[in-house]
Amino acid sequence: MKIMSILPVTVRLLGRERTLFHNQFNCIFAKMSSSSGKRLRVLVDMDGVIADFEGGFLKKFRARYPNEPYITLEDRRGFWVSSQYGSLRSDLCEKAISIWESKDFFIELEPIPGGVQAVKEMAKMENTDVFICTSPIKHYIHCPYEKYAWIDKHLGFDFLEQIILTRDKTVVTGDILIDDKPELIGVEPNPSWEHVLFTACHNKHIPPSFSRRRLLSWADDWRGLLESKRH
Ligand SMILES: Cc1cn([C@H]2C[C@H](OP(=O)(O)O)[C@@H](CO)O2)c(=O)[nH]c1=O
Ligand SMILES: [Mg+2]
Repeated sequence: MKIMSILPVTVRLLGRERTLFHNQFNCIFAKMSSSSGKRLRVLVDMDGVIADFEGGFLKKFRARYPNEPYITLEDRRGFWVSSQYGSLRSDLCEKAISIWESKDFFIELEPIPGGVQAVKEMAKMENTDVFICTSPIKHYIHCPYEKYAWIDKHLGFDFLEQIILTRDKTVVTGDILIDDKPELIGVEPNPSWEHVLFTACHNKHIPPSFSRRRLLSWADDWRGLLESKRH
């Protein structure tokens, strides 16, 4: 229910009659419905979930350093690309970093199959709020701008309202966070969301765990996952 009228509304709140203008009413109503668990808040990570960071990295690394060794996506292990390249040969760590610090790296990432469609669909579901919750790299000259530009390009201008840029996802509240990073740590020891691990080349070897669910891809049952959080 949303009140669009500019007329004030009289409601009984905490035993007292109050006159509220429509924006105050809508604000209180939104809070009531979220605390009663009616609306589902879904946080969707960007790189590795809807934007193909790993594929984009490998393509550009091979193009810029054609004579250097590289790690196939099949052989990727561990979240940080630069760590695995650094263990291959120490100078490759910096060369790897030079790729995602370059202009156009983030905007040119290909969408992960099914991701954009799934996000658009879940955003249209009743009682569902979807946010893109993504961490920018600290080399900030291109990345934050390009993340916004990517969302505009693939999800549309209105979706810019739904972006949460943060280096610490534990302080963001939500019911579910779909993210490819195995360890999400920050200042909040008990985040409100359930972390559902999105399968990526770097985490596919992590053994299954009873305490953490996975989404294998966007062809997996993400609708069922959302439904399971509504009860
Ligand atoms: C350095 C690095 C960054 N990233 C992504 C994760 C973050 O985006 P996201 O939160 O959208 O997944 C962003 C900054 O670290 O870049 C990787 O996925 N692998 C890496 O090795
Ligand atoms: Mg990610």
